[in-house]
Amino acid sequence: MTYDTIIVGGGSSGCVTAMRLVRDLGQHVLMLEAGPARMNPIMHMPAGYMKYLAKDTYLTMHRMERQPQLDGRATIVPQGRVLGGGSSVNAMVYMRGQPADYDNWADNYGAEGWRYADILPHFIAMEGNADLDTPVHGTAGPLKVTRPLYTCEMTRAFLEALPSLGEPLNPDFNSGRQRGVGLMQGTMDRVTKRRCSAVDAFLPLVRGDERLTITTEAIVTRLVIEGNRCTGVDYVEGGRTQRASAATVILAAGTYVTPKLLMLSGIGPADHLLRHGIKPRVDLPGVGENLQDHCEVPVIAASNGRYGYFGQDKGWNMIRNGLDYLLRKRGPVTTTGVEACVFTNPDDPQADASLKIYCVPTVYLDRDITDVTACDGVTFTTCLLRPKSRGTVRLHSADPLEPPVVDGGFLKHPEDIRLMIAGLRFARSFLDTSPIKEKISHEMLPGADKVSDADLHAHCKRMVKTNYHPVGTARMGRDDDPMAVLDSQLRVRGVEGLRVFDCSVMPEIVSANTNAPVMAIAHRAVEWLKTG
Ligand SMILES: Cc1cc2nc3c(=O)[nH]c(=O)nc-3n(C[C@H](O)[C@H](O)[C@H](O)COP(=O)(O)OP(=O)(O)OC[C@H]3O[C@@H](n4cnc5c(N)ncnc54)[C@H](O)[C@@H]3O)c2cc1C
Repeated sequence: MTYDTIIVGGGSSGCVTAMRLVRDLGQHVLMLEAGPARMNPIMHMPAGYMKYLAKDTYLTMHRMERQPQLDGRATIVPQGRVLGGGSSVNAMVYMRGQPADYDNWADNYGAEGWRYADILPHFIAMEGNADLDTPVHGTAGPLKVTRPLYTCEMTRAFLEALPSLGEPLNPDFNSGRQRGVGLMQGTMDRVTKRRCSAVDAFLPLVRGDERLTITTEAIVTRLVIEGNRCTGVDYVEGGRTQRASAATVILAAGTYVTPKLLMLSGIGPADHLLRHGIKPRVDLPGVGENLQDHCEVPVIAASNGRYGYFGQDKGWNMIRNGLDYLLRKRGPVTTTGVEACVFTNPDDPQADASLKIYCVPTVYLDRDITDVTACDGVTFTTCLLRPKSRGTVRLHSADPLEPPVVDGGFLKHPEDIRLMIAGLRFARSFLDTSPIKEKISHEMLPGADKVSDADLHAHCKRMVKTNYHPVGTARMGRDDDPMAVLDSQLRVRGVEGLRVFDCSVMPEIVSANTNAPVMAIAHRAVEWLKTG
């Protein structure tokens, strides 16, 4: 069968795109997703994803190159691999970013149609906010958003402490002004107390519609290109290679896989393709370049009592909390465990934020850090909002089933190191501020004796990790920009009938967690398919 559109990847951007194409444009759509359709019921519980962050059940762990600037360390690189993609496995933070993020795309990359004023209506149209009913919020949309359904004592201490350090309370980080401290909104259903992934939000709107075919556990291996037109894809399902055809193919496989599929299909830097024996069809040097991510580094302290979530998922605590959730829909299982943050700028108290510091009320580290003993405590993790470092995604080989090679590039740029160290110093000052101070037993990391720039830089190299927001590897840009892979309407240059709608389209990373922005991008980009 020939479809109007094939969507490669059923993640955050894929699900919203599928819904819009079928419901609003009346198209016949095939969405191919590598992961399974169903998740363990625990993943629908707000706290459930934490259990699965340490496993590979619903994650693809990509391959990171050893990073010379991190003394050879290779940090971990996860991506959601299940229907809903990142939106099914993530921490559910609902954040849009700063208006300047989007205006920058238009002003500095010629991305017409991507100003904040252009994308704001799409955030609003998707949003079903249970708490905030202001002109910049939607209350009737399918994507359920709510403030945290539970807060622990450490979170409340954080909210009380930060104003005395000059950070005002901000009741709505999505109002257009991020500065200050506050609770983060989340993509959760306030009534059912369940995760609201892109699957939960958008697919019910087209449930039972015969025009939408979703095939899961189907791995797309390459694009079919005839002349200068993309006419379909090859994919492997149940060990068999199959071909599907369509007038348009939309790549929504995420920042690591979308450039891989382009390169496997002969679209990318010609010299790199030739090295892997792939005949270049379109020499697009920007494919796989410009990788950006919000990297983060923690300050960790042990507490003198139980104010957070350490041990709440074990033994009797787990049984009590589980029953509280199942029987009364309340308690710690209704939280993601990350309830509050501060957006700050250590260089200018009046300027837009350059850092986000999360309050994680437990000892929180990536799975590659194994020499720190978890205990009751708190992690203040400092995250660069607009890193200057760049990385790449490259082919490991011409075998489509091999993962790509990711060079994350974290902290390559000296300015990123300077800003991260300034953020660590600010985060450390929280430990001396009431009422956090009274709850702290001692600083664990970097350690109270680690005070010089050199000490803190060494700590960064050992601890820096992803905040899980990779973007930029097939970015849009103006016609005369040789590194632009896409035009402003997200069409791949030099190939007819091929578009990209996922996080890889962003020219620069937004100052926000990327789930809501990428869904708004896809929601907005469908508009251009109306006109062809
Ligand atoms: C652990 C984690 C926590 C996060 N926390 C947050 C958060 O709290 N808030 C927030 O806003 N953002 C968060 N993010 C980031 C956010 O979820 C992602 O930016 C977003 O989901 C990316 O959407 P996407 O459509 O670009 O790609 P994805 O959602 O990754 O979708 C791509 C899909 O394509 C599929 N796929 C890949 N290769 C193929 C192939 N060859 N063939 C077919 N299908 C394929 C994948 O399985 C996946 O389902 C988190 C991400 C992770 C991984």
